[in-house]
Amino acid sequence: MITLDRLTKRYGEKTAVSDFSLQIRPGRVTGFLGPNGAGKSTTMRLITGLDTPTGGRALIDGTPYAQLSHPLREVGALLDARAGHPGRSARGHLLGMARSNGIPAGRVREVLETVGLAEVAGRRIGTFSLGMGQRLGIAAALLGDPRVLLFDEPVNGLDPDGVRWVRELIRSLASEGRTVFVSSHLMSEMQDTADHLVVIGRGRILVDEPVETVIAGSSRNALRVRTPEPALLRAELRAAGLTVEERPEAAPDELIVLGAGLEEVGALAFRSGVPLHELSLRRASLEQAYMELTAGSVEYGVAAPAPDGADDVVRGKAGTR
Ligand SMILES: Nc1ncnc2c1ncn2[C@@H]1O[C@H](COP(=O)(O)OP(=O)(O)OP(=O)(O)O)[C@@H](O)[C@H]1O
Repeated sequence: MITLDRLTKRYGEKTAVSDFSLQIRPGRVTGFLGPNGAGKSTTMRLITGLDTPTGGRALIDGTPYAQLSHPLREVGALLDARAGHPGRSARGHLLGMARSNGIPAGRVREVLETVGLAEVAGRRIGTFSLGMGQRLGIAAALLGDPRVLLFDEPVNGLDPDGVRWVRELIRSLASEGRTVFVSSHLMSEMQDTADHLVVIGRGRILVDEPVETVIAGSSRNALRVRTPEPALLRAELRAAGLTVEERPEAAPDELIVLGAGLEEVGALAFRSGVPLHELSLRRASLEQAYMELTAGSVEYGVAAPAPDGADDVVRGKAGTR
């Protein structure tokens, strides 16, 4: 478990992390999301003792990183894939780390095999591609068989096979009961990988909830209804106070209803004597939910349309939050 207790980091006037209190629990993948400059890397550096907090503390299973006697056996972290000396071999790099933490040398071969680098173990790190460097960083994180793992943008530079491999690895580490904390800007990847999400913006925690709850809170969750009597049903839905979205691309027999449950619309159609040809849920994507959550927190951005029509609805109006 990772515990953040009023964790704060200021760089001069800039507050990168403001009073973070949360627990990142074992046995699940916790995704860490936020716009550029939100404070994700700073938080991970504070957890792994690479930076000192201005206030508060970060604890690994109750102990600050700096007080761990063999840190690599307690916490594995992929923070910067280019961390190794370019003149060293992959094997040499990992052997050095193993020695300094009392990890048997045989473990180096094991992790190189796990990440698919066994055949290039003798090659200099400086010749590695971005994806190979990423795999080496993951090998380093796994080296001490730690209970707590942090991955900052782990799929950066990986091909689709590599992305899938990382997703499966991360999920299996969590299913073994480890604490797994992962940052990424790839929303679809997070939706497939994470169980729980922490979303931050401008150094503040915006959300600390299960992925399902975050998606359920999006105003983009909608119902698709098809009926031979669209005008009659539209009038009945509006009379009941529900929002029926006007979409130019909608089929003539199709209605999109926001902020209502399947049962509610089904019952209303039944009472009104309107036949239905379809009544289905159109779930929002994590990307849509995320865009709504962080709309006011983007620091380094340009005005851009939100994905898939997320800008054609009054934000939050029909949401459940
Ligand atoms: N060493 C530093 N000195 C001064 N300011 C810093 C330092 N490190 C980070 N910051 C500032 O703190 C804020 C948070 O940065 P951080 O790198 O943690 O964000 P991030 O969420 O990881 O961003 P990204 O998604 O772009 O990686 C930014 O405004 C950044 O400029």
